[in-house]
Amino acid sequence: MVERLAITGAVRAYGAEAGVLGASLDVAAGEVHALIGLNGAGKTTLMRAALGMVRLDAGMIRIGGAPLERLPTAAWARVGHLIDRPFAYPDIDAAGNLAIAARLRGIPSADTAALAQAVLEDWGLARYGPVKAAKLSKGNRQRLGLAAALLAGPDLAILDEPTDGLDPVGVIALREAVRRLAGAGAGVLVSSHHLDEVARIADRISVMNRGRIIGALDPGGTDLERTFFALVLDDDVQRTTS
Ligand SMILES: Nc1ncnc2c1ncn2[C@@H]1O[C@H](COP(=O)(O)OP(=O)(O)OP(=O)(O)O)[C@@H](O)[C@H]1O
Repeated sequence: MVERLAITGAVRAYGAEAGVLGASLDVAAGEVHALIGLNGAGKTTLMRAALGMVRLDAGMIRIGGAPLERLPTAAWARVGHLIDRPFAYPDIDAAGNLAIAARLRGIPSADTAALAQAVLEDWGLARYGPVKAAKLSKGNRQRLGLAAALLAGPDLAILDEPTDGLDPVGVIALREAVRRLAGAGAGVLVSSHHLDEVARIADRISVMNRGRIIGALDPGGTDLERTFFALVLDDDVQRTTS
């Protein structure tokens, strides 16, 4: 297995009950690993930690086999992410934002305009190329953020609730982009509240509850919702009685 991301014993506590309280997971090359959990379970915090956006109290994170704190700049350029809300420079148009993202990925400046145009078309944003990011609708801003995150085929993509705000066409575009990326050998860690969608795109599904990974769901399994709630309830009961 070629490892794209490994999180071991991660702790980032916000008080006794909140944050990440001891979580381990990995993402292999070519794999889509989904993280599901109730609001406040710790998914975003874990993803932020994996990207070095929050410092761990304990535990270890490796990207492409290298500890996060020693990851070379060139390796960071091969990591795409969308966390919380899509990042875009509000006063720069959609095409310009993608050109900047391409430069950050190390694409030569002579090639960025053509790449930005192609990516706009892939995401159904062609007519919004000259529109400032601040003027885009919520869903189109999400498309732009995803286009920037996945542009130029990163080795690892970390996507926090990527379907947020997307219409059904956008959801399909995302599904195809994620599967294409994994097919090309990337690892993808994705959080979601949509079990049906997760079952469509994920190779593995981990369930997070109250800061910990408490189990897994089989993406091909029946009645994922029932299994999910059973896992969460069982964990809640165990923690209350222990
Ligand atoms: N900077 C912070 N300071 C204090 N508490 C925080 C901070 N960041 C997160 N938390 C708390 O940690 C817990 C986990 O939050 P997190 O955003 O990781 O959950 P989540 O699983 O992504 O939730 P959601 O599905 O609602 O996005 C929550 O109780 C949240 O209030």
